[in-house]
Amino acid sequence: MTDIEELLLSRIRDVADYPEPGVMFKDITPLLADPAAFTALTDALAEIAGNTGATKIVGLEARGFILGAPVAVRAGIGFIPVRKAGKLPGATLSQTYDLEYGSAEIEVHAEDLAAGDRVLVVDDVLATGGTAEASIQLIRRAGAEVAGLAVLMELGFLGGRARLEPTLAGAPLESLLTV
Ligand SMILES: O=P(O)(O)OC[C@H]1O[C@H](OP(=O)(O)OP(=O)(O)O)[C@H](O)[C@@H]1O
Ligand SMILES: Nc1ncnc2[nH]cnc12
Repeated sequence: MTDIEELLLSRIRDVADYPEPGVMFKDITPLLADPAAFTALTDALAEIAGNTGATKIVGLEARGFILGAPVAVRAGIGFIPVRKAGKLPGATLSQTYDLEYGSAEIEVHAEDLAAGDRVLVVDDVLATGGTAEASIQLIRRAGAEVAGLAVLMELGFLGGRARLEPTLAGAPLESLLTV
């Protein structure tokens, strides 16, 4: 394990049985409170953005906003929020999906993405892959290209990577940590 991986892992707190019994919740708030760790994470994700040739970052509400926004600034490209349904005022595209603990619907402003955009999706945790899959579908429906998916942490035992393989269609899935 590299020094950066060790630093990041040491700042993620395991919370058993949250938000429901049987779930081991990965809490990133200690990492966000540590400027050295948050900076290292931002730099690592911005490097991925550069390597993929992304022209826009999509962040997934809510924790994907916290990570994706500084990455976009660091990479010098725009940030597009994908929000839970009912929060965006303009014309939206929407997509329903299931996650580890329930189901949800996400939306993006249709005008924020268009043909010619190369989009890197940024989030904190890849679990079942349902959220990421729905966001990729939204990006493609808006006419844009998916440059890849970058996450802080992948929960390998939930099979998100295998689920996303056909959806990603060759676009890279980069996770800084796998547990
Ligand atoms: O791979 P999946 O099974 O889809 O799960 C991963 C998603 O779940 C969490 O978000 P959550 O919906 O809990 O929202 P939050 O960021 O607002 O806490 C996490 O931040 C990812 O977006
Ligand atoms: N176990 C988990 N910890 C943090 N975020 C999650 N999103 C889905 N599953 C999660």
